[in-house]
Amino acid sequence: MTKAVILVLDSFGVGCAPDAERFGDVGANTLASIAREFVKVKGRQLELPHLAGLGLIRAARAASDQTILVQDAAQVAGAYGYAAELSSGKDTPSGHWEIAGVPVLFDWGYFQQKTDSFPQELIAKLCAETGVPGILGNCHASGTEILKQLGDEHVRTGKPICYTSADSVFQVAAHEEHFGLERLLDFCQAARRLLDEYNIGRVIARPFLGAGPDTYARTGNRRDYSVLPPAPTVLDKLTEAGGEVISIGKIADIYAHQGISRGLKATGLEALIDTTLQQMQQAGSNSLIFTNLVDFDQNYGHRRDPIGYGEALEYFDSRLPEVIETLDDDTLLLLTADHGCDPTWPGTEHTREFIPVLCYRKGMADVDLGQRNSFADIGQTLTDFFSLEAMSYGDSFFKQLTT
Ligand SMILES: O=P(O)(O)O[C@H]1O[C@H](CO)[C@@H](O)[C@H]1O
Ligand SMILES: [Mn+2]
Ligand SMILES: [Mn+2]
Repeated sequence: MTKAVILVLDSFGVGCAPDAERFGDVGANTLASIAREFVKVKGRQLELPHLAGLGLIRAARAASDQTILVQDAAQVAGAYGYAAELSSGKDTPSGHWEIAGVPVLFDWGYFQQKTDSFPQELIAKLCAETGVPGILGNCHASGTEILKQLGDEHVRTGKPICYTSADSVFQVAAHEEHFGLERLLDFCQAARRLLDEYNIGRVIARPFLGAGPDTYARTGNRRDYSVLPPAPTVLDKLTEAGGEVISIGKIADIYAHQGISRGLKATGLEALIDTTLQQMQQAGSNSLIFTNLVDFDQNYGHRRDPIGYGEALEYFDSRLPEVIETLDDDTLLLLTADHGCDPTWPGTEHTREFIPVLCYRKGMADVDLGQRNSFADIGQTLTDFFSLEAMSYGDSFFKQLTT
């Protein structure tokens, strides 16, 4: 049974990358910062015994000089390392595509102005095409804060809330009942078509519910409209070779549904892990189960909530034995991330960091994979694992898993 499972802990960085200066992120370290805040606020250390057992703490200590206040495991079983990013941006699609062997070496378009962020011409075309009476926002914003500021006006006027960030994104928040979910998705698809010429990576629909600023909350009906990856990814290669790629969470959206055989949605860490376990039991040979755990990033990293992030990590760690027990003898488990999002860093953006690369197969001894120069090493390793044609980027560490 040749099966692989990838769990992307969205935004779980382990120390600033060699090129962090370019992003103003020197000193960022998602894991170390969470662990430090945990001791400060809760008076005890962050406990991640099962992740440590796969080599997380060893990888993180090698990736950064910062102290990581988490107990290491006495013994490690698995291959562990950390990887730098080749892609020009620190966004989610770049990170995911690079994991799948396709780094983004060109520059995305960005809306750099903090206010009046979108060109008038674009707004005019979007309003004309969709029939909305105008837009609100038109600025850089945190997606939860802007609901408090503009949610009421949106409900009153029917104007969608459009905002962006340091990422190549155009985000649209609208009330599921007052504006309508389908209408929001149609609006985002119109925006997607118009934004291709601006080279914007993603349009994100951010539906919300609630009766006022204190109760407005985003729902699980988020949708991401991504451009196509710039080249075929390892997902395309696997499906073309007759294999199956099962997406759980936002993976399918991130790859613009390219190379995906089946897509399953679930909301929240618990449901995403439950769905992953079910699929691990059902999937046949030559399949890849690929899950994105978005809560780390969306609910804690961007919200600058280190305690919430740490508690979510502890919850994930407590479910890890189930994941390991569900592995067949030949199944390869990979745990990694797509960028950092240090919840103690100024602002609300991602941080340019090394990602952890943890790889486990039943019966494995400990293997130090060291520093990897690209996330694409994961994709290249998968081409070896599934006997596919090699990708153009990445050094496979497959041999180190089998010795
Ligand atoms: O503040 P929210 O809406 O969560 O937005 C965040 O989510 C986007 C996608 O990761 C990022 O570009 C960042 O702006
Ligand atoms: Mn991400
Ligand atoms: Mn994010």
